[in-house]
Amino acid sequence: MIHARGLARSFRTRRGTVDAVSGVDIDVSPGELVGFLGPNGAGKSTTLRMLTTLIDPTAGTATVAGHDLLTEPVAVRRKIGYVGQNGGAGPDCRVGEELVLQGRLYGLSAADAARRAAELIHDLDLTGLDTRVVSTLSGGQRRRLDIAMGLMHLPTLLFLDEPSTGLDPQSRANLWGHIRGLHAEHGTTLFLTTHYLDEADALCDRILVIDQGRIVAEGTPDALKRRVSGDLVLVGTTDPARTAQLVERLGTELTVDGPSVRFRVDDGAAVLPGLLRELDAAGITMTSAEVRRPSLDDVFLTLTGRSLREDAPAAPEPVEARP
Ligand SMILES: Nc1ncnc2c1ncn2[C@@H]1O[C@H](COP(=O)(O)OP(=O)(O)OP(=O)(O)O)[C@@H](O)[C@H]1O
Repeated sequence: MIHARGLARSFRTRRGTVDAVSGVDIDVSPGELVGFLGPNGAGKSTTLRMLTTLIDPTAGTATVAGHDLLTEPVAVRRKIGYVGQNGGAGPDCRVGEELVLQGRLYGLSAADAARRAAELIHDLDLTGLDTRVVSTLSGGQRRRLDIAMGLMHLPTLLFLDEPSTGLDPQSRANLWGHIRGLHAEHGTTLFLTTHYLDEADALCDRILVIDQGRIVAEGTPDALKRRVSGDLVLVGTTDPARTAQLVERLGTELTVDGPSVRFRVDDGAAVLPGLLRELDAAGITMTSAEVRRPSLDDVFLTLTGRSLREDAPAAPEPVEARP
C-alpha cells in the first residue's frame, strides 16, 4: 500500500538548511494499522505531507495506494484520505452539509454523498449532530468529523496526523475505539503519526520509530519491547540478601531495595517457578513477585540514549486498557 525508498525533504531557512526527513524507507501492506512514532520535530508530519502529495520530496521515490507519488499525484489523492492536525471542516459549516460537500468534491453523486454521510455519521457516533455548526462541536466530536471527512470517498488508505492530540482521556479512548472499529470492519489501511507511546502501543499492529529524520526502529509493539534487554523482575522475600545471591547467576542489573530484589532477565515469567523452588529449598518465603515488560519508552531510550518523554507532551491520563 505504501512503498517509499530514500524519501527525504529539506527546507531552506534563513539560518540554513533543515533536513526534516533524511531518507526514509517505508513499507505498509494493505490492511495494516501502522503508527509513526517520534518526538516533536522528528519528521513525522513532513513524511506524512510527502506521502499525501502535499509537499514534494527533495529526494527519493514512493508508490502510495498503487500510484507513483511524483508522476501520478492526482491518482494518489483520489485513493487516499488525509486527516491533518487541524482538520478540514470549516468552523461555520454544518456537519452534514460539510460531509456531503466533501463527497461531491471527490465526485460522488448527490445521492451517494448523502448516503455515505449518513453511514459515517452513524459509524463515528455523530448521530443527531448533522445540523450542528462545526464550531459548536466538542474536541472529540470535531476529531471524529475530521475522520469522517477523510473517509467520505471510501479511501483504501487513511493518513491520520496526531489523531488524539488535544483530546481529554475519555474522548481519546472513544476515538481509539472508532479507529479500531474502522480498521476491523472496513479493512482500511491506516497510517497515523503520534508522539504518544500509549497510543502507538494500544492502536498499532506495527510501529515505525522516527528520530531526527531517520527511522531508528520498526516492529510490532511487542517485538520492539523485546529489543530492550529483557524483563524486569521484582521479588519480595523474607531474606533479600540470600535471595540476591541466588538470583545473581540468573540475570543482570541486580539491586536489593529493602525486602525487594530486582533483576533483569530475557523472560521473567520463565525464571519465576524455578526461583520459587530454590527459595523454598533454602527456607526463604517469596512474599511478592512482579514481572515488568519493557515499555516503548525503554525502547526509545535504548535506541537514542534519551527518553521520548523528554520531548513529547505528556499524554492525558488515565487511558483505557487495550481490549
Ligand atoms: N516549512 C518548514 N520550514 C522550515 N523547517 C521546517 C518546515 N516544516 C518542518 N520543518 C522542520 O523540520 C523538522 C521536522 O518537522 P515535522 O513537523 O515533520 O516534525 P514532527 O515529527 O511532525 O513534529 P511534531 O510532533 O511537533 O508535529 C523540524 O525541525 C521542523 O522545524
